[in-house]
Amino acid sequence: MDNAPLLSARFNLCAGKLISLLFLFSASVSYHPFHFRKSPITPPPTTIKIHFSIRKGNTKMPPLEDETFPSTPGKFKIERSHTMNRQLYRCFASTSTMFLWALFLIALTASYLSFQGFVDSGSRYLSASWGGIQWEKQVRTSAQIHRQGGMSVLVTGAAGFVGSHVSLALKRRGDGVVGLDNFNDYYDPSLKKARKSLLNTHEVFIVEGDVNDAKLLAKLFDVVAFTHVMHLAAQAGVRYAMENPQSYVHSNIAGLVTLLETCKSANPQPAIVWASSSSVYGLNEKVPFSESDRTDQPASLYAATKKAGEEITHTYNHIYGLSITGLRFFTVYGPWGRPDMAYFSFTRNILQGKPITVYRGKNRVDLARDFTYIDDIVKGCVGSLDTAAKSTGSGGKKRGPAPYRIFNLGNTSPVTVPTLVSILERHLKVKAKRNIVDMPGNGDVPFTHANISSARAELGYKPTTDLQTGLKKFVKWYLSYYGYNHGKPVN
Ligand SMILES: O=C(O)[C@H]1O[C@H](OP(=O)(O)OP(=O)(O)OC[C@H]2O[C@@H](n3ccc(=O)[nH]c3=O)[C@H](O)[C@@H]2O)[C@H](O)[C@@H](O)[C@@H]1O
Repeated sequence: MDNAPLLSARFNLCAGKLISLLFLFSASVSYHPFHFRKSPITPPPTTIKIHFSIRKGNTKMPPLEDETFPSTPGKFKIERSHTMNRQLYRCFASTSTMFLWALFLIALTASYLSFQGFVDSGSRYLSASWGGIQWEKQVRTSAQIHRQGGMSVLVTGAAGFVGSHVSLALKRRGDGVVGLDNFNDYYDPSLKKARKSLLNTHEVFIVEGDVNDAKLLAKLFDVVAFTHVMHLAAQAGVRYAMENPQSYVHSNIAGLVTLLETCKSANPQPAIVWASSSSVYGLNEKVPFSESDRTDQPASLYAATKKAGEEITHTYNHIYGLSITGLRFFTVYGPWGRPDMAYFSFTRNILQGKPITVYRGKNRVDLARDFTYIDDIVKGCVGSLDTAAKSTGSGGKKRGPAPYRIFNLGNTSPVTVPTLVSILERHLKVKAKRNIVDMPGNGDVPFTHANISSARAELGYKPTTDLQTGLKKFVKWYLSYYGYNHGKPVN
C-alpha cells in the first residue's frame, strides 16, 4: 500500500518541532537578549524602565514593566545613557525577531500544507475500500477460471443493470469475474447494493471504485492478468444529460480514457467489449438502423459522449492494437432494471396511483423504441467476449492490426410507448393515469429500430423475448422485490 500518510505524518511531526523551536527561539530573542552576548552589537547590561501609567477611573494602575519583562536573573539592563547602542540593539532585535517570525510563518504554512496533505491522503487511505492482502485474495479468487478455455473478465459497472446480469452469466459458466462499480447515487444505490449481494452469493467480488481511478485499475491488473474487459460503467440516461452534463464527460469520456490507458499498458493487453448506445443514431431517419448508417447527428449529450467513445476506442485500437467491440444497446429492460427508465418508473407510478407522463412526437405521432430484453442483451455481450480476437499490443506498443467491431444489439421490432403502457396495465391489473404531452426538446429521438444482421452473423445473436413476455418477467420481479405498492398506499 501507499505509505504517503506515514511520510506525511513524519514530515508534519518535524514541522511541528521546527515551529516549537522557532517559537521558543523567537520568544527568547524578544525577551532574553543575553543570547546575543557574543554579538558585536550586544548592548551592555542595562535596565529598561518603561513606565506605563494607565488611569482607570480615579485609580492609578501600577506600572506594567514587571509584567511585560520577566524578573529573572537573566533580565537585561540597558542604561539610558547608551541611547545609540539601545537604538542599534532595538533595530537588530526587531530585525532578528521579524526574520524569525517570518521563518515561523513559513514553517507554519508548510506545516499546514503538510497537514492538509496528511488529511487528504489519510482520508483516502482510510476511505479506500481496496488494497491489502485480504482484498487481493478476494480479487484473485473471484477471477479464478473454472472451465476449460475460460476467460477472466473485469466487468466495470458490475452493480449496474446490464453489468450484474453479464457478471452472473459469466460466473455461472465458469469464467473468472471481478466487478468494479462506484455505486453512485444517480438512482437508488440500495438497488445496486442488492445486486452486489446477489453477485456475492455467486462468488463474484465487486470492488468499490471508479473507472477514473488509474491507481486502482493498475492494481487490479497487477493482481489479475485479465483476458477481457467488459466495460459497462457509464453515466446512463438520455434526458439527465441536460441536468448534469459534467457527469457524462466524467464517466463516459474521462473514465473510458483512463480505462483504455490501463488496458493499453497491461501485459498481456485484454480484449475490450464496451457499451455504446442506440442513441448514437440520433436524428438518423433511415430504418432499420445499420452500423454503417450516419452517427454524426446526436440529439443529446449522452449520445454525443457515446459517439465520442466509439471514436476514442478506435484510436486506441489503431495506435496500441487493442481489440475493441462496441455494442449499441437498444433500450434494455427487464428484472433488476434501472429505475430511471420509462418502463420502470411507469410501473412504480401506476402501482402508486400516480399519473405518468407519456411523450408524443411531432404531428401527434407516438414515440417508439426497439425495447430489448436483458437476457438477449446478455447473450450478445457474452457472444462478443467469446468471439473477440486478442489484442495485439504489449507494453504499450502495437504489434499488428487488431479487430475493431461495432454491433447493434436490438430486438428488431419497435413498440410504441402507449403500447408499452397498455402491456404494463395488463400485467399490473391497474389502469394508468396517462398524461400525454408533446415531447420536450430534451434529447429524445422519435424512434429506434435495430438492424441486427451483423450481430447475428458474427456473434450468433438472436433475440427471443418479445416485449409482452419480457415485461411479464419484469413485473414479476418488481412485485417480489418492492411489494405490490412499493411501500406506498394506493389512492
Ligand atoms: O437505447 C438506448 O441507447 C438508450 O435507451 C434508454 O433510453 P430511452 O430509449 O430514452 O429509454 P427510456 O428513458 O426508458 O424512454 C423510453 C421511451 O419512453 C419515453 N418516455 C420516457 C419517460 C417519460 O416520463 N415518458 C415517456 O414517454 C421516452 O421518450 C422514450 O421514447 C436508456 O435510458 C439509455 O441509457 C440507453 O442508452
